[in-house]
Parts: sequence; C-alpha cells; structure tokens
Amino acid sequence: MLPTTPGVTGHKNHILTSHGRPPWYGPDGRAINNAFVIGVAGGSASGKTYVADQIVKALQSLPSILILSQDSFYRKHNEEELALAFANELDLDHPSAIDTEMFAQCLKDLKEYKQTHIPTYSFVHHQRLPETKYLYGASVIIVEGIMALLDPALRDLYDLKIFVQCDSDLMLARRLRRDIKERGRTVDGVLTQYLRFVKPAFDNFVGPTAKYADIIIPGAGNMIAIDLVVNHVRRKLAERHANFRAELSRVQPALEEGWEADVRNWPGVVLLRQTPQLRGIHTILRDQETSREDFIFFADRLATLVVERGMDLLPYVPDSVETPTGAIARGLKLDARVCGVSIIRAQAPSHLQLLPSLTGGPLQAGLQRVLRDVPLGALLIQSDPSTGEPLLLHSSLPACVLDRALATSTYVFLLDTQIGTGAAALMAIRVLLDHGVQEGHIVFLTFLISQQGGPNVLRRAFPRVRIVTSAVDDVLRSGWSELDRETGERRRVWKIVPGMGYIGDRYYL
Ligand SMILES: Nc1ncnc2c1ncn2[C@@H]1O[C@H](COP(=O)(O)OP(=O)(O)O)[C@@H](O)[C@H]1O
Ligand SMILES: Nc1ccn([C@@H]2O[C@H](COP(=O)(O)O)[C@@H](O)[C@H]2O)c(=O)n1
Repeated sequence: MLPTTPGVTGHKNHILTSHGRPPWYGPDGRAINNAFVIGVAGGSASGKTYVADQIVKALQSLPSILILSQDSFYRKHNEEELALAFANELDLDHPSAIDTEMFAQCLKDLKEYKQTHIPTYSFVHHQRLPETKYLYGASVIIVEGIMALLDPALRDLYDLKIFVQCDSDLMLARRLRRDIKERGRTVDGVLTQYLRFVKPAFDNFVGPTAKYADIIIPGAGNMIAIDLVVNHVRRKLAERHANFRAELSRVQPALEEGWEADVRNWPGVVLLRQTPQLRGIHTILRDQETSREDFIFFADRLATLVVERGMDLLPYVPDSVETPTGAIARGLKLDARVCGVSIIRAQAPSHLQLLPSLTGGPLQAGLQRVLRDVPLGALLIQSDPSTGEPLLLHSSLPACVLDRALATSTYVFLLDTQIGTGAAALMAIRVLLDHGVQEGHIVFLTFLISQQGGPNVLRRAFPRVRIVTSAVDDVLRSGWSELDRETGERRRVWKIVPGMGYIGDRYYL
C-alpha cells in the first residue's frame, strides 16, 4: 500500500518512495542540481493527483520522489469562517485561501535539499491540524494544486510546468463523487459550493494559468502524455552525478596552497596522544586474530578515549560550587546542547539489524559512557552494490537536529569508526548542514583516518568540521571486493592500510 500525501487528510493520495539517495552534492560538498520540481495545475478534480501518481509509479525505481499538495497550505480558519465552510459558504477557491508564502518557502527548502515541516490540512474538518510533517531530501518533487501555476514565486521553482485540461462536466461529476465519498460532503453542498465559488474561480484564476504550462495534459486518456513527461524527467536525472567515490579518491592535498603534508599537523585534526596504553589497544584491534569479544571490549575502551578528547572541543563557561568543606571552588561547566549521530554502514547485512531503532555503531557505547543522556541518531549509508557509490538509505536524527531553530545551536558528535575515501563522512555532514547544524558545531569522532583520501576531501569541503582520531595510517589502497554471491560481480573498494579491517563488521558479526 502507498503512504498518503504528507500533510493532507480526507484525500486519498500518496507518496514518498526511496531506493537510497546518491550524492546530491559535488566533491566540494556543495549541492548540485537542486531537486527536479514539477508543478501540476488544473481545475478541481481535473486529474492532477492522478497525473502525479502515474508519474511517481513510472519513476518508482528512482531514488526519492515526493508529491507536495497545495491543499496542505490552506490557511487556518477562525470560528466564523469554519461555520461558513460547513455551510458551503466559504470561498476556498480564491488565491487568498492559500498561504502561498509558506508554500513557496517549504518548496524552496525542499528543492534546496533542506529539511522542512509542512502543515497538515483536513478536508473533513475544514481546518489546519496541529501536527506538521517533516520532509527532507527528495530528488523529484511533484507539486499539485488548482493554483500551482498562479504565483510567480512558485512558478520560478518549477523545472517543468504542467496543466491538466479537463472537460468541465467531467470535473463536476468527479468532484461530486469524490467529495461525497472522501470529504464528507452532500450533493447539495457540493453543487452550491461549485456554482458559487469553484466554477467562477476556475474561470478567473485557474484556467488562465494554462498559458504558463510547458505541457498541457488531457484530463482523461492521458497515458501517452504522462509517458512523455516521465521520459523527460528520466533524461534530466540521468545527466546527474556518477563515479563519486573515484572522484573523491583523486582529491589530493594541494601543497601549493600551503597545506601541511602531514594530516597530523592540520589545525582541524586532533590526534590522540600516542601513549603506550593507546598503542596497546590499537595493536589488539589491528590483529586479525583478535576474538570478537576482545574486539568489542577494546573498541569500547577506545571509543571512550576518543569521546573524552572530543569533549575538550566543546564550549565551557565558568561555574562555581560549594564543596563539602564549605569552601567555594571555581570551575567550568559544559555550555552546549550536544547530540550524537552514528554513521551506520550497511556494508554487511548484519548492520541492518540496527535498522529498527537506527542507533548504534561501535562508538555509541563510548559516547553514552561520557554523556549519559545524550540524544542519539543515526544515518544508514550503504555502498550501492553494483556501483560502490554511497547511498543514503535512511536517516533518523535526534529532535534537536530535526527542529531547525534548535539545530543551529546544537553541537553534533558525528561517529564513524574510520574515514577512508570520505564519501560517507561527506554525505553525513551534508545531511547535518541541510538541517541547519553549523559546520563549526560538527565534531567527527573516529578511530582511524588515512593520510590520503578522506581527510583531504573533508578539509576542502568543510574546513570548519573538526576530526578527533585515535590513529592516522599512511595509505588508502583501492582494490576489488569479493565476488557478490547474488550479482556475481566485484566492485571497487578502498581500504586504509595497515588499518583495522571493516571495524563495524568485526564489532557486529
Ligand atoms: N485519467 C484519468 N482516468 C480515469 N480517472 C481519472 C483520471 N484522472 C482522474 N481520474 C479520477 O477522477 C477523480 C479526481 O481526480 P484527482 O486526480 O483526484 O483530481 P484533482 O487532484 O485534480 O482534484 C479521481 O477519482 C480519479 O481517480
Ligand atoms: N475545506 C476545504 C478546502 C478546499 N476545498 C476545495 O478543494 C478544492 C481543491 O482541491 P482539489 O483536490 O479538488 O484540487 C478547491 O476547489 C476547494 O473548493 C473544500 O471543498 N473544502
């Protein structure tokens, strides 16, 4: 069964479908090719939703598609308006009935891959409901509404504009059937509202916007027209990015730009002091003979050390307390809202066991030992089995990141066991920035980085992100994976050498 359109109730439609999102940004971390937005306008019951659904069905195999309905943006009604609405005497077809400013802002945010929260509207209750719907990260957005092509601010956001042209008798017949069945209306009510508001509004506002459309689609028997649209969208999306990991692995430190050759000396990289204790833990973790039990024990110990070091990078303010001797002691207290977000690699199916709660990862236990009630989240980032490119499969972020007002002042410990090519790290940082987290508030906590690859990528793209690591190895080597049992193919993989192997697999398998 398809999910309902976010933000509309009493309306039988649809869809956010996702097969993992490939990078929506370049090696410099900046977003490329905003989401592809299709605006679909037409009279009430002309078939806008039907057209949008058919496009989504035909594009099911694409990364993520979303239908955004103008109906979500009906303004709140006061008591007097509510009474009129229930008597079918409220004009809900005038452009002023829609909060177009909010509509355009939500769409702009989504198009730019930022998070947004859209309102929910109930046709049955004639009212905006208290809950909002969090949306983030669609590659294709289909906007549908009677006045979707009316406002220039909205028109500017569309890559393709469609008008559904339908015979007015057919529209009235469909509306009667639908509003009685789905929106709790009577025959009399629908006809009164239609003659008084819907028909005149179509003639004055909706119909004339057909002139802005790139394509006019008939309101019935329209599969050929929909096919043409689908092929156009496919072509546009195919022009987008490929070979991302390979591109990243070619990013080299630009010594001519005055970069230090040794990652250990970079200002944004904090390497733990290489004490005998730390080197002892590394030796156990690097040893392929280490049992899983020991691996978990020492990985947890190492995680605590890395997190403790990361805590030094957070802001503190002066504080004074009275001691048991009655004296005043002056000290410091943490002055930051902090959360942890683990990057979970679905390299091995075993990691998928983390999916229901989507928290976890080998550094999480260490973080919780240091910050007991820390809010947690996770990003599931998988390598595409055939191309090896990173895919964002699922994101589950803590409330302080989902709320944009809090996100800007939240510090995030981003947790991953190692930074190889930097592809997963870059994706995770991009997700946090899209939600409003400040670059300088992200601290990447990891066991291992390499001189080549990832750190260079991250420093170029996000120089204010700091990395706390327990070790730096010299080489990032590219090779080929084992034969995939299902596809019979190998794919390109990168390994830090000497390294610790796939730390997540050794921890969870
Ligand atoms: N091309 C079509 N062929 C058959 N039925 C259609 C077609 N387009 C729309 N309908 C039907 O007409 C009704 C109204 O269509 P809908 O897409 O909900 O209209 P709108 O979103 O424009 O208000 C629905 O019951 C829908 O199934
Ligand atoms: N409380 C409301 C709000 C809006 N309407 C009608 O909905 C029509 C737009 O939705 P479509 O799915 O038909 O495009 C519009 O014509 C409004 O009259 C309503 O009946 N009740």
